[in-house]
Amino acid sequence: MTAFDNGKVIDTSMGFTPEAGLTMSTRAGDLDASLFPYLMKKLNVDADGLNDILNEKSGLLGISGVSPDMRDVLAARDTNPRAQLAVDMFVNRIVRYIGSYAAEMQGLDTIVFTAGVGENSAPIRKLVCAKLGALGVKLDSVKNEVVGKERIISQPASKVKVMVVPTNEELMIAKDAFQKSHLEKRVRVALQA
Ligand SMILES: Nc1ncnc2c1ncn2[C@@H]1O[C@H](COP(=O)(O)OP(=O)(O)O)[C@@H](O)[C@H]1O
Ligand SMILES: CC(=O)OP(=O)(O)O
Ligand SMILES: [Mg+2]
Repeated sequence: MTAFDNGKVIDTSMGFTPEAGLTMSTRAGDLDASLFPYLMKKLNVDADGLNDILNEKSGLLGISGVSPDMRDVLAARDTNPRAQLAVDMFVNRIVRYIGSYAAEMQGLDTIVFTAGVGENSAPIRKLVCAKLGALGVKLDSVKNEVVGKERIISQPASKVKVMVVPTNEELMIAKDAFQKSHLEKRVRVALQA
């Protein structure tokens, strides 16, 4: 999750690696650092083994035991308490980050849902927004049914605007890498020549 103030990034839930912050498909998200030596001893794994568990086998997959895909976890939750727990933990972590960023920025204008789950999962957006009433969030449940299209999904009376904005991470990464590699300049010079 990223906090923006006047178009400038002021905080992000990721850290040294994407393992920090939110619960992901196979990543645990924030953990008590004392868990690392405890797990290494308990599971008899070395640093690489632990890294593999925390990045590849945790998160939605590890908690639910069902799948790393939110669609499968949501479908399983009625009959599988671990799938329900995975959804609850996923939502709880998002709500906690939104709350802390709202405090850090002394207010909140807009919440943007994006990427795989944010763009596509109306049930997750509904569960998150249902916990944000105290911040002045009022979701429009009909508008929330949108999938993968840019749209405002809050009610007009909502103090905080809620939006879905599709992203294209791969294109953004390619553009940034292109710019930073000075290739862009070289291509321009070549075109002028
Ligand atoms: N309709 C949907 N409902 C819920 N989750 C979805 C839906 N479509 C995609 N996803 C989730 O989005 C994930 C992929 O999102 P993405 O942002 O590309 O994730 P990653 O960064 O892990 O590659 C899928 O694994 C799936 O869990
Ligand atoms: C942070 C992130 O989206 O990582 P990945 O695409 O590897 O899951
Ligand atoms: Mg990703």
